Amino acid sequence: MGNNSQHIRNFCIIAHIDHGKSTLADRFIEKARLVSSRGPVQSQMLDNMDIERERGITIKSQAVKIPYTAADGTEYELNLVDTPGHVDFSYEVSRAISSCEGALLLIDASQGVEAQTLANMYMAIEHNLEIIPVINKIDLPSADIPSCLHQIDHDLGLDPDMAVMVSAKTGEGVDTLFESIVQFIPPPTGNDNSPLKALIFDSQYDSYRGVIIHVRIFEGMLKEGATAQLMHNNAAYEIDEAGVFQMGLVRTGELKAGDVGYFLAGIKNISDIRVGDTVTLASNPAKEPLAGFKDVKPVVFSSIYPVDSNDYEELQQAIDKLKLNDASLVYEKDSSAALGFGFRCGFLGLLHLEVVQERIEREFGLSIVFTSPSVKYIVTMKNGDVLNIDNPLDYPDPMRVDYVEEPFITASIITPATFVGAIIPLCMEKRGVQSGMNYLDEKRVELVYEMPLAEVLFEFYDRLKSVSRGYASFDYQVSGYKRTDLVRMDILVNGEPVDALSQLVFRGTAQARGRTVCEKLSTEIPRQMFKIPIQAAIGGSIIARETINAYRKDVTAKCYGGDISRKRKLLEKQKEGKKRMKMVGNVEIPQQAFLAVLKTDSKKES
Ligand SMILES: Nc1nc2c(ncn2[C@@H]2O[C@H](COP(=O)(O)OP(=O)(O)OP(=O)(O)O)[C@@H](O)[C@H]2O)c(=O)[nH]1
Repeated sequence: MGNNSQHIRNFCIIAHIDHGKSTLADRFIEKARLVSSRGPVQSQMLDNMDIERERGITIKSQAVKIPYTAADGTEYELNLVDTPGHVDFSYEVSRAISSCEGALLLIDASQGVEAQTLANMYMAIEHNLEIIPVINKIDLPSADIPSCLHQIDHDLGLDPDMAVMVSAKTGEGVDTLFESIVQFIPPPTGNDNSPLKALIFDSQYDSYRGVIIHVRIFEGMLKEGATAQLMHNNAAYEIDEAGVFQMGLVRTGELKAGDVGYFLAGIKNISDIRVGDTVTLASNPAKEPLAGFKDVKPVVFSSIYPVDSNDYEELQQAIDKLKLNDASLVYEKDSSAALGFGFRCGFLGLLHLEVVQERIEREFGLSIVFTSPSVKYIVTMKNGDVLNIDNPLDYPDPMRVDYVEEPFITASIITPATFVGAIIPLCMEKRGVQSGMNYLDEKRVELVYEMPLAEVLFEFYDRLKSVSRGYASFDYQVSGYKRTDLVRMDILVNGEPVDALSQLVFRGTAQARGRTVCEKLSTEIPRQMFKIPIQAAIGGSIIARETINAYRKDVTAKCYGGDISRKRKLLEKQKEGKKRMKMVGNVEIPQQAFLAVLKTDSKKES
């Protein structure tokens, strides 16, 4: 195989979430006749994981090669790298972008430019990509093309004459888009005869084949039989197989400069591979590696415990397996008096946490409990020691703490001007300080805020969406650390502290938070034979309290004399419920209660 690199185009689609990337990718693949459009086409073929499909979001980047014959008869090879749209996964976007020469910047014709449209465009510009603006969903009655063209010119500073109008749904305009791709996106440069420089932009674990390494070849050639060398640690591996992505892996034996493809080298452990590393050949190594990626750092931490402590081993295996395909998931062993042994995990954001939770429950069938998510605080002690604390259980005695710093973000919110009046108080409540307000046009405003990351973890997205009737969009970047007044809030059930429910909170909001948690718990913990006080405390002082009254009647009493099978059913149901209970002191706390507490502060982001 092997094409002249003049006829290769490596590109990605970038967009705000839900603007139609996956749908457009489907049309591309169909148009290229790789898949017959009459066949049973599984929609959104690039989204592999079930959860992605169910939630309609793209998480892991995927690549695919599309053969295309241009209007003038020239044969091209288009490599499309799919990218996720959600802020949690913006590091995946940057991986995809660094393996391309061009990007299609997709804009929903009924929504216009949104926060992640801008953020993604800046990332593409940083990597010197050629950007083609694409207005999607032109079939919608609410499509407003003139306004999108104005935004492309005015907000994005791109040439509106270059914009291509498409409907990813009906396929309209997609032919024109193909032509624009081959016309405007430059072919890759690079010399097959130079020493190999291949950028690892992704890796995937397959239980039969080992680690599948996704590469973009910048210089030189990668061939089966040669010895690959990883430039970060000089580890050497013989290349067993090399090929391209074409609705699966298609072996080609070699990859040339400009190609996007994969190779296998009998690597069993994904942690041997570092995304962003450069692969070269041992026989003729490159002198310098390619500019790599920033290390992605987790920003949200939470502990996972099995509901049944006998499932600990299984949980460990499940997390190990997830980690194989998700290098951004970090974890270590953890233990709690209330919940036993578990794992402290670091995530890229709340959505990432939820995806991991769903995968553990769905793919491994395990019942688990997550503790309240936390950010990482920097605690400076009076004796000069500096601690990184993300787990409330590790928080030191406040008497010994000099000061604490918490992570801040620069948040950009794009909204129709009519909602500004509702959004500003929300941001202020979340301790945000406005640092900018830009009118993008007469109707739309970009608000820029400095805000504590911890506040965004708790119900911010939902509230933002609700006060703006779904119109405001949001993007953020972690900007640094600032001093804060932090306290550890403990939750006591029947006088016993439940360590898994402890949280690190800003002193000013502790009481409100404490009250919410107590209220929630009091509705989730079933009545028992005795009265149960539920309290929130900072140090020795109680800041909130609720009481669960004792139950008086036997729950089955009302079934007496009547339907025996109904009674049995009720008991069965209780037994089932028991399995999902955690004993804390002499109180049974259902798994649901832990989750409910989590949900009161951190509703779903999407
Ligand atoms: N009417 C209409 N709907 C479209 C079009 N393109 C996409 N959609 C719909 O818009 C929604 C979002 O499309 P996706 O392709 O999942 O969006 P995405 O950008 O890939 O979303 P993420 O993967 O979550 O970032 C889906 O319900 C699509 O059916 C279009 O051209 N016209």
